[in-house]
Amino acid sequence: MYRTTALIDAPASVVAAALLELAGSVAPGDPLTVGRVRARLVEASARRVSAVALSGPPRQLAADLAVTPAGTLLTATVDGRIGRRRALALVEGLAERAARRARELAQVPVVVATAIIQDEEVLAQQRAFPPETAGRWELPGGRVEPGESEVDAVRRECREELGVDVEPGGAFGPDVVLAGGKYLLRSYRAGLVDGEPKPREHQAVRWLTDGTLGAVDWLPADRVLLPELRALLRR
Ligand SMILES: Nc1nc2c([nH]c(=O)n2[C@H]2C[C@H](O)[C@@H](COP(=O)(O)OP(=O)(O)OP(=O)(O)O)O2)c(=O)[nH]1
Repeated sequence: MYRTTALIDAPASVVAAALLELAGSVAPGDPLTVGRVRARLVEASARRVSAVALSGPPRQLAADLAVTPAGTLLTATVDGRIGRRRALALVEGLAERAARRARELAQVPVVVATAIIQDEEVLAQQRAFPPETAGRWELPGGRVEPGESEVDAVRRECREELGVDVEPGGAFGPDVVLAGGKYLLRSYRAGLVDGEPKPREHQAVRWLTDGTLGAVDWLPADRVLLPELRALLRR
């Protein structure tokens, strides 16, 4: 196994977003290419982003993320049959590019997404506009306004979009780069405190279980979050 480390002054969820963008903004299970090698993304969380080669000898490329007081410690590893020089170039290139992009992304405005969870179900809503995304599903949320905290944006958007009061919990999953780096999607857990969710700006809302989570046509960024959402529902 070959490894390298980098200490990055950005949150782990942002470093994960940078790694996912380098992988081609794909979701777990999707194909990608590393150099000229066809691979598949295995894990996309705020703790680990990893891929396995689909052809040739078994190889795995992973970036583990640890939160330290000085920033996020990224440990990039490549495992399996690969020459030393190529392996080191791969892990060092990955760490360096991820560090550079994460520092840029740490400055980008945030769109919050809210996983309202109740009775092992999560609430999804179907977009009504614009035409390019109408009909596709997302989590409630929206842009954080200047001077507003992210959890306040979660509360405000849930009130505006669904007419409900929620109590935000912690952030979960990787952040996801939107619109080529104009925004960063950051996801929060939340509990329903008051009200019955009704779509005010959307076509429909629907409670999804572990079993039906994959049954709706999610926006591409939200597909990245599905394994982490599934893990929340199983807790
Ligand atoms: N709210 C939300 N937006 C998402 C998700 N996934 C995803 O790609 N997006 C994109 C769609 C939009 O391009 C952008 C934010 O959209 P929005 O329409 O909810 O934001 P907003 O309320 O601040 O927008 P606006 O009404 O002020 O125009 O983020 C998601 O799960 N929730």
